Amino acid sequence: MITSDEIAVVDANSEALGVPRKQLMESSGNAVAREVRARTDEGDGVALVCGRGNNGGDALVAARFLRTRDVTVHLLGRPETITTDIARENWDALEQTDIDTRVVTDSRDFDLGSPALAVDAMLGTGVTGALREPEATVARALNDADAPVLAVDTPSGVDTDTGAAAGVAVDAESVVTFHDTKPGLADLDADVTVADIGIPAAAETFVASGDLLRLSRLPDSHKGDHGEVLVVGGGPYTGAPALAAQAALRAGADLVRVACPDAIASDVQGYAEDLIVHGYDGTRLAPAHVDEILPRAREHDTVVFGPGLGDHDDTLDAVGSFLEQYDGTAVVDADALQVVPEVETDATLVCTPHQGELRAMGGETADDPERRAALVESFAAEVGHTLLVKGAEDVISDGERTRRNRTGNPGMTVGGTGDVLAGTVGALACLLRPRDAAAVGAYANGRAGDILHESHGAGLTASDLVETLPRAFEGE
Ligand SMILES: NC(=O)C1=CN([C@@H]2O[C@H](COP(=O)(O)OP(=O)(O)OC[C@H]3O[C@@H](n4cnc5c(N)ncnc54)[C@H](O)[C@@H]3O)[C@@H](O)[C@H]2O)[C@@H](O)CC1
Ligand SMILES: [K+]
Repeated sequence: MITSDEIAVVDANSEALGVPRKQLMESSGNAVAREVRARTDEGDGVALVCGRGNNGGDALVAARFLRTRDVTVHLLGRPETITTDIARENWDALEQTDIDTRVVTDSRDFDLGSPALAVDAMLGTGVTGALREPEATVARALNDADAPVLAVDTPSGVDTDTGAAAGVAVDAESVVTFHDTKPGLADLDADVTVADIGIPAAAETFVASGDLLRLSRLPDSHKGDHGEVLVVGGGPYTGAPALAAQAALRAGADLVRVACPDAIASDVQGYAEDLIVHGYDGTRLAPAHVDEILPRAREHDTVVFGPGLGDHDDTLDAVGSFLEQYDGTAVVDADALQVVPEVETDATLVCTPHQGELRAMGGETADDPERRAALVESFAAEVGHTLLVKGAEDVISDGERTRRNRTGNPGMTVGGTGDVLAGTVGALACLLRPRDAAAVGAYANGRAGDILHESHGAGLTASDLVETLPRAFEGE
């Protein structure tokens, strides 16, 4: 099961791995042709009704694999209005063949003829809103025709995420969809075939530049939509909360506040004037502070809990008491992590342990990457929270989906990088669901480290990482 947002990520990661979209389209088209041959006999008439996007492109490819059928291609719109280069290139290739192609600019010109099979390749995952013209009229013509309809990826007009149609939709007898079934196809009374199109498993397993699309595909947000983060940290250490806070700002949060002991408040403020620091009395977090911190936490989208808190018994009691009462989203890092498995909480947590902290939480690790991923997935399911287990290869899992991140390098074992990661994930968790915030955070953090490795070698510092984060979000 894959949603249209995930498809965009997987497509882009496939491209980044060296299997470009045009190659995927060739595989899709080949799969369409295979399903057409299975439903027709030699010499049968087949009408390929093509839209101007990649859905149409799939059928433009299929036409080249149907030499034993009597193929007619109907392009809905002038060739120069084809919206993607790979579809356009396939149209141009088709024009060099002897395949019968027709350009339909006005729906009244559309004549399906009497094919043995009609292929609906007007619209796929790119549909927005109710079908416009000429697609709407052609959809009705397909529905009225005697010929059975095979839909490419989804019946045109049907939203692959919901199965709903904003207006008229093609009523296809069968659907050939690609790579994985789609949520919206389950309830259609069509028979659905899932065709493998050669997307490498790595495109889903490994977090890569395609995952950055998760940020750019968010509904366009204006100021104040990028989230407000509260960092609850500091005590024995002062740099950690400041690093986490600055990372959250660099990762796109609009406002970041720090709640820390009075004793270090001016130090933390000293790290960066654009942090808003609230001191509570004393030198470390204690249960008495929880009633003061809870309301402040609830005013923020995400809390980053843990950087530099230390592991004094009072502090760990305070962490437990906070988590028992907090029901928002929190990134939990460092010493606070050990409390998580013991506490009943309604909070949505992203835990960011390194391997040692994972073991201290009760999890297991392994050297073999596949085994390690499986162990993290089962532990995430057991604790009921998203885990980002840091390592040479990070493992991210919410107990359902598990990803691995390969960015980063040994230069990043320098102190403070964990605080930077926690702050980064905190900012992203304002916008993305926990497992995606953790995946994109791990990717961007490691990519910042890789960018710095080129310039600084092993001499990078956590502060360099914070400064480099914006570049890491720009992708390859
Ligand atoms: N990873 C995958 O799933 C792959 C997907 N491929 C194909 O790519 C398709 C998605 O292609 P695109 O993103 O180009 O989108 P589509 O081809 O689904 O539709 C985009 C076109 O339809 C037009 N359009 C959108 N809404 C409309 C409406 N309501 N009425 C009339 N026209 C409308 C747009 O202006 C654009 O021209 C998939 O459905 C699939 O068939 C394959 O090519 C290869 C890989
Ligand atoms: K379609």
